[in-house]
Amino acid sequence: MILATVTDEVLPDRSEACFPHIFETALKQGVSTFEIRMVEAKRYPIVEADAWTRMRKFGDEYGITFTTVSPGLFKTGLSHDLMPIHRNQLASMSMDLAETIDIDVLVTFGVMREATDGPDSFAKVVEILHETAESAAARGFTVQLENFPGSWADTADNCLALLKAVDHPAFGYCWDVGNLYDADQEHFMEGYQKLKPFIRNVHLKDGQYIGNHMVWQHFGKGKTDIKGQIAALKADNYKGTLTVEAKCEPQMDEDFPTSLEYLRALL
Ligand SMILES: O=C1C[C@@H](O)[C@H](O)[C@@H](O)C1=O
Repeated sequence: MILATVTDEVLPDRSEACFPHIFETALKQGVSTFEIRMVEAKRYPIVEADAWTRMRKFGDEYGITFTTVSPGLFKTGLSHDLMPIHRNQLASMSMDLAETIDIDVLVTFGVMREATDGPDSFAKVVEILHETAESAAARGFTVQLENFPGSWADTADNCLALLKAVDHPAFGYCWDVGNLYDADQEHFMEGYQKLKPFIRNVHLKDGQYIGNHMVWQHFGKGKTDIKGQIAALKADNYKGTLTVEAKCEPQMDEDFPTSLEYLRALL
């Protein structure tokens, strides 16, 4: 497994000075592979040019490998004003910028559900995701569907239905048990058995329901069974990325080292 993290999951700092601290902190924990989400204070790819330059400069200096981009693609609904922009611009802009840094993996969400959705909505979502996979594949990219509560890819069964319906070799799955648990509070194992042939990336975060919302916690403190997830991935000889999302709310400097200490003992 390749230990990885996300640009905004290491430290709460989003200032111009953040990248040296982020990269040093990650390297101290043995992590040099990154997914790009926030670039200082803005989400990829609509970022400040100078922030992008700084991320690249310090990335080179610290020997960081950027493997994946996460633009929040299709974190919008079918009838939303932003949908044509996501469909016609955000996906291609995300790949344009990724190519400049030799990244060929694009994370997408599965389109947010809306009150106006109807019987033909599933087919529309499949069409959008298939079209995205097709245009990505033509450029040498692969696409990873990340599950997210409130989207068409919310529970394990709904993710499976989408992955099977899109049915494209460039379209795989980013398994995020934290988000699955947030959606249905089920133990991961049953869903994992069905989804594992599609898993290309794993997002690791821990937490539990307190009151009526999910509270993100240090690894080992929540109910997503990080220990069991690692054991299952090891048993299946998973060799892909294990992307640490250590951020709690509010995000603190100690979140990343504390969760990494727990995780490293399991690897
Ligand atoms: O926008 C996002 C929301 C998070 O819950 C998710 O895990 C993350 O990967 C993301 O990009």
